[in-house]
Amino acid sequence: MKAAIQLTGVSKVYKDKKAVDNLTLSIAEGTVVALLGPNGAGKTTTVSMILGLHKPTQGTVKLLGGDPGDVRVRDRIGAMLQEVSVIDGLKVSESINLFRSYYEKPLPLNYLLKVSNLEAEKDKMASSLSGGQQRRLGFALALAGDPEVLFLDEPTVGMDVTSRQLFWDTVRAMAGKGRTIVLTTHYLDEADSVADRIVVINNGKIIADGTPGEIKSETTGRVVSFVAGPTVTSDALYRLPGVTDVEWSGRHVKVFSNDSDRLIRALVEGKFEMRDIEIHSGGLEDAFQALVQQAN
Ligand SMILES: Nc1ncnc2c1ncn2[C@@H]1O[C@H](COP(=O)(O)OP(=O)(O)OP(=O)(O)O)[C@@H](O)[C@H]1O
Repeated sequence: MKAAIQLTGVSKVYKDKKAVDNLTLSIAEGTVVALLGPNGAGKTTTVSMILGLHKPTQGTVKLLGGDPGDVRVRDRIGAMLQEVSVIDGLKVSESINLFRSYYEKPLPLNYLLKVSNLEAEKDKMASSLSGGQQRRLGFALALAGDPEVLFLDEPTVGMDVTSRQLFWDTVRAMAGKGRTIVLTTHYLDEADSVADRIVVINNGKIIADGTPGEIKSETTGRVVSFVAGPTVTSDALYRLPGVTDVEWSGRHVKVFSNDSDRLIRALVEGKFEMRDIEIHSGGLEDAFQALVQQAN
């Protein structure tokens, strides 16, 4: 399959901080890829370099076979970035029409208003929209040119439930038309339900890459949680087999381990005071935690 995006040995250094570290990544046309990673992992920097907004310190980036800065390439992409800058003095529909005018074959205004759930706001000044509404406007603007490749950086932050559902339905419809979609998100359940492929980034490097199913199965059964009695301490838990992390919420504790079978035996044999024991079988959230813990 043809690559819509190809990064080869890409690094980005800001002063003394290596935000992206020798990243090689190929994204096939027509796939929906979610970039996941903790704050500061390098997701936004990676997306900025693919879009040609930042130059890599090292390595090469190809977007639709060309240079991301090339106008002919830019005409075929759409991006919804974290900060949506609305144009002062324009109404919502005027803003969308302005963007539509940049492209040869724009999507219809009514369709863009509908999928961004902005029909009722179309005559309002763009600058008067709420934060969530401005993000939806950003989505409409990103879609205006009916892009072949769509970038969505933390797209649903601040969106209400209805807008969020409509948003993902539209993204799925775009994917159904064979468009390539790259998104970053902190909502792992969203990545799980919409992405064909998940790439986990930590400290500027890829630490996992696969389908949501593969990512989850790699780490299945890694979290044992229970309500701990007063004698249970983090130190004691960390001494148990394969434990990589211990997270407390009141007396409820989540123990991350890469060998949950031995962990459970050790908890029982060690007579740890526990009740409401649960073994989580590989939710993406837990898989993600375990992966990041292992990598650090
Ligand atoms: N313009 C900049 N100047 C200096 N350092 C920067 C700059 N932009 C990003 N960084 C640093 O590079 C690292 C990666 O940042 P980046 O924004 O790419 O992470 P992220 O994965 O998108 O994080 P988040 O989930 O918080 O959005 C961070 O340590 C950040 O502080």
